[in-house]
Amino acid sequence: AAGAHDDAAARRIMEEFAGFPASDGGEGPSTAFRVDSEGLQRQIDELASFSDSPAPSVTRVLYSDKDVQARRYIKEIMNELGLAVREDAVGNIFGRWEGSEPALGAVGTGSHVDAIPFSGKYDGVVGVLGALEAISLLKRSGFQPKRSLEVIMFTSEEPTRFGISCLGSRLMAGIEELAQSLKMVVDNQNVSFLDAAESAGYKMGPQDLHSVFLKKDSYSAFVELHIEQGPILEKEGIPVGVVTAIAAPASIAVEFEGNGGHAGAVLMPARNDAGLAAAELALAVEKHVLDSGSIDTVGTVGILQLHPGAINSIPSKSHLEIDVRDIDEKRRNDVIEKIRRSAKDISKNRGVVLSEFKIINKDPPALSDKSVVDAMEFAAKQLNLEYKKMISRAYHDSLFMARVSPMGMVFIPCYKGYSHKPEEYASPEDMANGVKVLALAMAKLSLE
Ligand SMILES: NC(=O)N[C@@H](O)C(=O)O
Ligand SMILES: [Mn+2]
Ligand SMILES: [Mn+2]
Repeated sequence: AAGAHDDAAARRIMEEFAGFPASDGGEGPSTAFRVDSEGLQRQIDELASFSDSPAPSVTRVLYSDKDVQARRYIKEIMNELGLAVREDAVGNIFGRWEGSEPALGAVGTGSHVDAIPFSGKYDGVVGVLGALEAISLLKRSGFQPKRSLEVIMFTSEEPTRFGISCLGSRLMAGIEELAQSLKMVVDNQNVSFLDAAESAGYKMGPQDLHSVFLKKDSYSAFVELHIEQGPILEKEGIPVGVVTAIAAPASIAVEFEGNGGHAGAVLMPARNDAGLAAAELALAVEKHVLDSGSIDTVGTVGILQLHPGAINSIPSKSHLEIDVRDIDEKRRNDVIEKIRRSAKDISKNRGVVLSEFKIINKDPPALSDKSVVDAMEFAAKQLNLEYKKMISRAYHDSLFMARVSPMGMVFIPCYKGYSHKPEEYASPEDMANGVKVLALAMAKLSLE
């Protein structure tokens, strides 16, 4: 069976790392480096039960009751593992395994547990619960870290509630602009960020947002484990992805306004329909993305709302939110400018007002660091696991951790590449491989 010899290999590495034979309580040589897949799956299923939508879908929005329950659940596991647990002002949660040289930059890992509406139970969660299992695995195998190891549960990787993605990791990366905008931002129920945070137990004043900024060199390396969210690894039958770059995401909010009016009484020539303006722009997004000449450019209109939203009333206002990404930042920005021009042309041609064209975020791509890529490749080789170097088209908290630490990501296959939908799935075996690669890579980085 595949597992046996790679566990023995990993065991040898661990002994080398730990400098003494890994204790396994006498149950035979290889168990010391075996992932508790049943336990991990149980935790994933339990966490999925903290959801505002019915199983198998998961909905867990920032600072909701379900989010608070999930946070409590993660902290319990961190405490059970004997980690030193702390939270920052916005609720990024840290579980620390103190190394023999605590003053050195730590090796970080982690991901998120918030989930967009009607999504799956693996996105982000594998990178948090899998990371905790990796720590447990290292502890079970007798490893002693030199650099401390830290598991981070980032606040709000998903942009669902306040339209801001990677909110916690952006602040940790010291993005001043965000610290300012969070003082004003409200959700679609008009609840402010600070009030929402307080309702979840994170009472803070506007000045506290800066306390989330990481101190320089807090981390010597950051490695995030995540499902691929694409079909490549499964299709090619490769168990591990070594991420070399993360594509550059951008999001735009657009509003058109027209006169609206009665759907029956107002004749077509007399209309300036904000809904049709939105529809035309959505198609223009697709055209500009397709015209970029590269398969790497993607564009999505994931939110399109009409006001008043009545069948027999001409839309007087339309609101779109556009997600544009590419691994080539310039090419992405060119597409954004074309979309802006189309919005202006459409508003002129249709006699509607372009009341908003706001770039919410326009982030540069991130490159993985050689030291972290080397550690991931080392780990996969020790475990005799085939791996593929690849880019991430989804963004992750790693995109921002790359600004404050050498970064890398480990991908595992997921069913048909599904994600952001209930059919999202990763097998226990694939998760176990990911956990082992993460554990070995972190062990190696901790001793460097
Ligand atoms: N990983 C992931 O799903 N991140 C998302 O928020 C995204 O839209 O890429
Ligand atoms: Mn996601
Ligand atoms: Mn994710």
